[in-house]
Amino acid sequence: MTTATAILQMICPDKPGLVRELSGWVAANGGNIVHADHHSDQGAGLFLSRIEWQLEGFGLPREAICPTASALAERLGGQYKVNFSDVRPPVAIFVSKQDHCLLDLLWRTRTGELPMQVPLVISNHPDLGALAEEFGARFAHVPISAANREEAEARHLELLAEHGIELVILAKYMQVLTPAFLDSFDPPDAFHRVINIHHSFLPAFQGAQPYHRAWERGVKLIGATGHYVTEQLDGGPIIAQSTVPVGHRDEVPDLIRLGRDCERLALARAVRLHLKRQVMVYRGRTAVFA
Ligand SMILES: Nc1nc2c(c(=O)[nH]1)N[C@@H](CN(C=O)c1ccc(C(=O)N[C@@H](CCC(=O)O)C(=O)O)cc1)CN2
Repeated sequence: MTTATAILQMICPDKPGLVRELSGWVAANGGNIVHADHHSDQGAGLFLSRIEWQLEGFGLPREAICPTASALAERLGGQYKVNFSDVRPPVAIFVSKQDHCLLDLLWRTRTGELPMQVPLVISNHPDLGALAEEFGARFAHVPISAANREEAEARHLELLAEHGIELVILAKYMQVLTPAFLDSFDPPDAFHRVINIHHSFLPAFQGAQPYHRAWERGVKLIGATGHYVTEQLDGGPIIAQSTVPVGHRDEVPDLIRLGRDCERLALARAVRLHLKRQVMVYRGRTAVFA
């Protein structure tokens, strides 16, 4: 039976002795480190660190860990996040009409494979309400168009605040989130809070109808990309990708069918890596400490 752990993610200017400094901070408080991953980006002069230690026997109570880590981050001039392995954060799933990613995420949550809770599903169509409620989630139908985008996103933010949502997953949500929404829910820093599944092996086939264009191009591999969401459409830091071979006998419907499998896998993998605190963003890209 694994015991609960704490996870410290730190990103700061690189300098000698940071590994000793960070692991020393855990050891000084009696912590038994179970995982330690680091990466130095020479070009950016940045140091990224993920340290995980057992809470059992640790000298600081949970509520003291964040303030103490904050002081350490300040001293290093860095950004940090502290999370606990036994906490399942509340997550909202946004969806339009396609159900394959929503159903997959709700099922993986029910089986415990994804350590999260899904109290809220938001959609710009009513179609998937019954499915969401079957899994115990509140379903909010918020129609959206160019005419009411600001009002609709204000309603989104109200619902997210009401449920204390810590992560938004766009599981085939076919509306572009505005900079205002992202600035409000996911202000730009090293720790992102919105994940999207894109229906192609980025950077190939950005935009609409990727499978038709892939068929026309005659590609031999198609795929899907789980990425953090930024203002730049399809341009956010990539977390996970999945591909599948295709052949000349595969028509567009076959590519769409095979693509759905890739979308489910890439999104579930991206969400799991995020929830395990194994992803850090720097320079528009990710370090994945899997
Ligand atoms: N700020 C961002 N918002 C969203 C992103 C993103 O990368 N940044 N990804 C999309 C998902 N997506 C591709 O993966 C995507 C969805 C929708 C569109 C689009 O052009 N939508 C049209 C409306 C289409 C419709 O009504 O069916 C639009 O918004 O005007 C492009 C890409 C999710 N949001």
